[in-house]
Amino acid sequence: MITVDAALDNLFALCAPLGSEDVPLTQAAGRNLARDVAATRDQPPFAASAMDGYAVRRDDAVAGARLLVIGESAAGHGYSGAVGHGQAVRIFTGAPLPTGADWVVIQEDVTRAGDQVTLGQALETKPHIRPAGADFRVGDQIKAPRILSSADIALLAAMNIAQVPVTRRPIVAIIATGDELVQPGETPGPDQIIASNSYGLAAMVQQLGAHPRLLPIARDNIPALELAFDLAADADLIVTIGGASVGDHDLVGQVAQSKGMQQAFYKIAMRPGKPLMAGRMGNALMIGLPGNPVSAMVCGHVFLAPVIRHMLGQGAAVAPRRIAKLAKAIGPNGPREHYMRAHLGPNGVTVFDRQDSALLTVLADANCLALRPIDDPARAAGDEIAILPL
Ligand SMILES: Nc1nc2c(c(=O)[nH]1)N[C@H]1C(S)=C(S)[C@@H](COP(=O)(O)OP(=O)(O)OC[C@H]3O[C@@H](n4cnc5c(N)ncnc54)[C@H](O)[C@@H]3O)O[C@H]1N2
Ligand code: MOO
Repeated sequence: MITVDAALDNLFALCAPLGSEDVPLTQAAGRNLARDVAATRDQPPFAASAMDGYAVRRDDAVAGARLLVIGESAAGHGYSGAVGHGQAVRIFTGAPLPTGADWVVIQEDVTRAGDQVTLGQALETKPHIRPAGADFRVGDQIKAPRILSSADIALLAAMNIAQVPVTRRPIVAIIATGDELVQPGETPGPDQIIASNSYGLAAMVQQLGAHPRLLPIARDNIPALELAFDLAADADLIVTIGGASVGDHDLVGQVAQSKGMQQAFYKIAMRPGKPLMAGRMGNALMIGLPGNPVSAMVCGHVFLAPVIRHMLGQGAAVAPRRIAKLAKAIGPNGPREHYMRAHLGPNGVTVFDRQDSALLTVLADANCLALRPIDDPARAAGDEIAILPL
C-alpha cells in the first residue's frame, strides 16, 4: 500500500498536459490557454474621445471662448479635416480625435447657437482623450497557461484573435463492471442494482472540462472486459469501476494487464478507496477505481480531478483544501488516511456518523470531505482540521 500523496505523484508522472487545438472565441471560456497569444492591433487604434462634446485646440479651451463648429466626428465616421485656432468639431464618445485637436470640452460645458459654441465658465481640467494604444498595443501578450475568464474572452476579441489555442479536452472512457449492474431506467433482476457511480463520475468529468465517454457495462468475465478495453483504446484516460478487489470475480487488474497495462501501483492507504490501481495502457492512463459507490466518487475527487486538471494544463496539484473548525468531536483515525463525509455550516464542520462507502445519500448530504491523516488522534469540537470542499 502506498500513501495518497505517493499515489498522486505517481499519477502525475504517468500523464502530461495534452496538446492544443484552436477553438472559436465562443467556445474558449473556461478552457486553458495553451500558448501565449499576441494582439494583432493597437486599442484604441487612434486617439479617441472619451466623452460627447467638442474637439478643440487646448489653448482654445478657455472660459467664455467662442468657437466655430466646422464638422462632426462620430464613432465609426471620423472627421477628415483639421481643427484650427478658433474652431471646434462636434465629437462623440469613441470617435477619432481630428487632426489639430488635443482637447475635448464636454457638451454640458458648452452653449451652442447654430454653428457657434460658447464655452462655459467652469471648464474641466481633463482632456477626455484616450490615447492610441492606451489599452494594448500590437504584440502585447496574454500569457499561457491561463484559465480563460469572460474578461479574457473580451480582451482576446478586442485583440482580434478569433481562434484561440486551448489545451485539448481529455477523452475519459468510463467502464462500469459487474454482473449485478443495469443502466438507470432499466428494470433490474432480483439480484441486480442500478449502475450509479459511472454516471456520477461522468458528471464530475464533464464539470472538470473533459469529455466523458460512458461505455456499456462490462460483465464480470474476461471477454467482456477485453471488449470494454478495446472500445476505450483511443481515450486519454480509462477509468474502470469495480472488480478491483480480491474476490473471485474481481478481474479488472488481470485483464487490464493482459491488454498491456503496466501497473504502477495497487492499493492505497486511504478510506474509502483502498483497492485502487493505475498504470499506463497504450496511449492512455488507466485508473481502476473500487466499486463501492462512495469510494469511486471520493477517488474521483481525490485522484481523477487532479489528473484531469493536469492533463488540461492547469498544473499538477492536489485537490484544493482548506482549514475549518470542528463543530463536533470525532474519534481517532486508524492506519489509512480517511476522507470522511461531512458538512461545513456556520458552526463549523460536522462529520457524519455513518461513513459506510455504500451510502450515496450520505455523500449527497456532504458538502466537504474531512481529511484525517493516518493515526490522527481524537479531535475535540473547535479543533482545526483540513477539509476538501465538494
Ligand atoms: N476480502 C476483502 N474484501 C474486500 C476488500 C478487501 O480488502 N478484502 N476491500 C473492500 C473494499 S475497501 C472495497 S472499496 C471493495 C471494492 O471492491 P471492487 O472494486 O472489487 O468492487 P465490486 O466488488 O465490483 O463492487 C463493490 C460494491 O460496489 C457496487 N458497485 C460496483 N460498481 C458499481 C456501479 N458502477 N454503480 C453502483 N454500484 C456499483 C457493487 O455492486 C458492490 O456492492 O471491496 C471490498 N471487499
Ligand atoms: O476502500 Mo473501500 O473503498 O473502503 O470501501
